[in-house]
Amino acid sequence: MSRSHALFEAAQRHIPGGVNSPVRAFRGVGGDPVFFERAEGAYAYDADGKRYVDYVGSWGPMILGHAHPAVLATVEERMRKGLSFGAPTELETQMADTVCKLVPSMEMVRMVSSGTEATMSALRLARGYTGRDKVVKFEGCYHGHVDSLLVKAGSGALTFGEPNSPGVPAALAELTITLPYNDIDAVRETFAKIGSEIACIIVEPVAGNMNCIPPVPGFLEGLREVCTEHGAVLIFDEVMTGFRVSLGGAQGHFGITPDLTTLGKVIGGGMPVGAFGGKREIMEYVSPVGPVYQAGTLSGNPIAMAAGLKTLELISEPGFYDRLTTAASTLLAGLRERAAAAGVPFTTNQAGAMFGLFFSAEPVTGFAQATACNQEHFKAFFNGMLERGIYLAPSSFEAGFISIEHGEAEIQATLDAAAEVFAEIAG
Ligand SMILES: Cc1ncc(COP(=O)(O)O)c(C=O)c1O
Ligand SMILES: N[C@H](C=O)CCC(=O)O
Repeated sequence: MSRSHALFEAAQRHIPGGVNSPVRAFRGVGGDPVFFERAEGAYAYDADGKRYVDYVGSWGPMILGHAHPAVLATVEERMRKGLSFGAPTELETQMADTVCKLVPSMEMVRMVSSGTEATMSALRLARGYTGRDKVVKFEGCYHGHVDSLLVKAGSGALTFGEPNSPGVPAALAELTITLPYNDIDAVRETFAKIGSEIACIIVEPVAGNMNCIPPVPGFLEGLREVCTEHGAVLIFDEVMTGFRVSLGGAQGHFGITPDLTTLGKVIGGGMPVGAFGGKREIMEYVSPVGPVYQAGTLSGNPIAMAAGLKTLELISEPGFYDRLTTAASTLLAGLRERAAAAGVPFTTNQAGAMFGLFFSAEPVTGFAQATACNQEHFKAFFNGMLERGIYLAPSSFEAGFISIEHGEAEIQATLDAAAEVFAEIAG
């Protein structure tokens, strides 16, 4: 019996499903989850000592690769000064200034401890600011496990066939209007009917929780126009895309200015961090300046701020995103070539340093196409790659992530493994 297997057996005694977040379970691909022991650079090492090229990167944060020496040194130095004060620190101001500089639509920002907290707070703020209750989201988008947003949700909710979670009061779910991603006509029709009741649109500007689906031209622009026209707040949930699609996030890449933005993952450099921010006029509704209550014992935690600030400093170096994006393009081109050589219908999507792998002959631009992909092929691919030391997200409804440490050797190893696995799939 492997040590990972034994650890999983033990974990299931007192942890539901043996995991602290459902996506970590391998229910979408079969088998036991791999238990990790340590990680460094592009590699993660399991409890049995096996090495994997890691394309999950803690679901996005590890853009510098694992255990970056400069980030670790900063954390070590900072933690000697105390772990948490529950009082302001200079680091929080440095973080706020840095975020507002890198993401200019954010004139003010409040730090929280997770992406879920960020979207939950942004939603409350949008409702408080507009005095309206209804919210628009898109099918297959995931914004954390916020009650109002666990409606037709992506990520684990989609993987496990539970996109509408029990426990969310019907009265709340009824206030959430879910529309098809990349369908601006559906948005315009809805606003034409009930625009004056809608507080906000929340959107993943590149969807990353039904696999990776970039916006079609005109979609984000249309959302901006509709919100402006109807006095609704446009929220870009950039928890995943922030500092990943580009240094300025998806909004910088596509040149669209939302009213509010939520951040997480990369901004914490691997520590539990989230943030929400945006227009000063809206952010001044947040307590203690305004009436919308929002708080957190560990918000702006000094260790997390130090890790995040060092990460933001390092990713701001010239050429960082060119290198990262080129590595992702090389990987995807190589995978498409090898799938074609084996005769396996396969396509990819890319947005900066996030990507999607689809067992489909057609391009994937929406939820319907993403869910129509060949699931059996995905499972076989995932397990074949895992066996060969390549760790992909254990679900066909999650994006993949590359780090600056994924160099030629790691990409070549991935392509060599993929050639073998595509050949096996082709039979
Ligand atoms: C787009 C998006 N929003 C929000 C969240 C929630 O973040 P967290 O898991 O840190 O609560 C996630 C990831 O889980 C996400 O991908
Ligand atoms: N898809 C999720 C976030 O992006 C995966 C992270 C999690 O829920 O554990």
